[in-house]
Amino acid sequence: MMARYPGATRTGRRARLVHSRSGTNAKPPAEFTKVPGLLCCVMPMVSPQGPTGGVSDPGLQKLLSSLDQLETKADGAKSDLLFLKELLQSAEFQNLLELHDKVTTPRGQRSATYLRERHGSRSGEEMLAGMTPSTEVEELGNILKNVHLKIALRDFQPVLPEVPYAVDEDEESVKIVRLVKGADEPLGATIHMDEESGKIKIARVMLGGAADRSGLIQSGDEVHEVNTIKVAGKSPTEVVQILSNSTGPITLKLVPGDVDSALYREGKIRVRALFDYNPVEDRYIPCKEAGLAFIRGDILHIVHQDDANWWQARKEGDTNMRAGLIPAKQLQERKEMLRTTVHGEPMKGCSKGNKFSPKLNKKSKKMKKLAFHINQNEDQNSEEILTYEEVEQYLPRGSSSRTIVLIGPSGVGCSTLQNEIIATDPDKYRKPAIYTNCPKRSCETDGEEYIHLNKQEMEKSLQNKQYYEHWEYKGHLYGQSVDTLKSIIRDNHIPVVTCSQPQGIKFLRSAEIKPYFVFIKPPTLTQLKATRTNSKDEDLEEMVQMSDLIYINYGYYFDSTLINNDLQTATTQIVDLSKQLQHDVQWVPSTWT
Ligand SMILES: Nc1ncnc2c1ncn2[C@@H]1O[C@H](COP(=O)(O)OP(=O)(O)OP(=O)(O)O)[C@@H](O)[C@H]1O
Repeated sequence: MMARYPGATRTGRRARLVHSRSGTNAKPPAEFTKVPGLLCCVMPMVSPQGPTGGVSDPGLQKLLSSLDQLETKADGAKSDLLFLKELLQSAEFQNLLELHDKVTTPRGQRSATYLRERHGSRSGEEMLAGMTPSTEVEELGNILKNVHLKIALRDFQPVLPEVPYAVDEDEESVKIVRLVKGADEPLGATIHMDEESGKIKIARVMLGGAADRSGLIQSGDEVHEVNTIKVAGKSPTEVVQILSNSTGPITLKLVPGDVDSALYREGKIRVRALFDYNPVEDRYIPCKEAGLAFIRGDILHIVHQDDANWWQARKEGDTNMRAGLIPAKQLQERKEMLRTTVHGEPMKGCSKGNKFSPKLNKKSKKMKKLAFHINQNEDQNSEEILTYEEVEQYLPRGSSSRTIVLIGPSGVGCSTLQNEIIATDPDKYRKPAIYTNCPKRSCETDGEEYIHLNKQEMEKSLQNKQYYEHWEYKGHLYGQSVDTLKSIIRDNHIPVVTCSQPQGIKFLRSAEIKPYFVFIKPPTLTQLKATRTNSKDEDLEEMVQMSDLIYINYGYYFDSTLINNDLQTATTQIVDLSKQLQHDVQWVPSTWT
């Protein structure tokens, strides 16, 4: 009996005894606290009454009677007997006894009848019978008659069935996990056969999926049974079949693996996808249903990266919290190399050259630029395999803004749009001056449209790779420098530039310049013919083809795409975009932040 009284050290007992005595003499009244719309009641402690102190438990009554008989015989231990009696009669002890009985009584036997038996002698009316009548006591009586309090004495429904397993006493720690998941929701875990032991194990748990939400399944756990069907000797495909044939809750019998659960803490990395991915078409993925499809430019939240081949990711902003499998960077690179070397297929999402236009139009100044580059500047990173780029959020502060870079096929209207944008607010938007060794004309102010250098200086600056793009026209050299952009930014203006060469893109992609690439796309051929009346049809056709090629090869760099059909509309769209960029949160390469 004493063991039931928690913390019953000798000192503790004395302290409680004193408290109990004062409680016996002074009955505290019922206390009420009124909260608008809610009445809370703090019940008074019911004091022991009569020879057995109002004790209802028959066993306890018997024990107390025995103590009474002992009292006459135990001369020297009367105080101890008194202590014991008061302890057994105390309300705290009886509450504890009642609690103990509730916990130890099998659930099925704890019926309404049982509860009535236990509480019958302490109905609301009887509990109030010994109290001095008052408005508070009357109000308490009404509360005790309340239907909600009566319901609280019943068993709640539905009663869950017992776990349908008899677990052997000597079986090493086994966990029985019952998963309740949505009808079309996958398990959220993949399985594999351990090569050494031949056992079926949980290969990975998809973050946010049904298995993960249970908090009970970990990678490395050994699967023994699925819905009472033993899986020993079965292949992973057969186990998957059992799982997909199961309707309703899934019960798994697992032997825990020794994996540190800390491994499953959600990662924070965000990446921009630089290629399209469809798990249905991927023959390497361990489970197509677990895959996450995405397209180039999507921002992915990498939640788990421990598997060298398969990462778990969610699409940023997606309301579905379940992670999906995507190929890890190294795996994607290996797959691409295999595809191109073994199967001889062209490399996907890979920069292959430096040309925004394959043909030379001798009349065009821009084409002259390209002629220079085709012959002399090969793209150094033409074999880079594009997978993912780590990104972070960037919130513009003060007057800082992104540099607007217009890219498109020759003749689409990048230079025209550049001038139109600047004309909307020349104090805000600026065009960088061009370095050249072309002699200065009388109408020109040095540093405004051109910065004039002599031939040696121009050649030296070219050798020093000072320009993000450069060209030759009528025997003179021209170069567009990053320094001129930086000075525009320092003066709190927004640079608006055109970029006609692929290597220029990489040059510009830096934390200082923070380029925002707008791809200028031509409208349909019919619209082009209607609006560009001075151009030949074959040039317009070539422009459309070139636009598609640029997008295929460099589209992963573009932040926006805009069709230049009506000049005024296109100008307004870019100006609006630029305004948004001055205050909106944006995803930028993590190296910029
Ligand atoms: N929306 C438009 N509607 C009609 N004509 C346009 C439009 N945009 C540009 N143009 C015209 O198309 C021609 C080519 O424009 P622009 O020089 O700006 O092209 P670009 O992209 O800079 O090409 P390049 O690099 O070869 O100079 C110009 O005559 C220009 O007036």
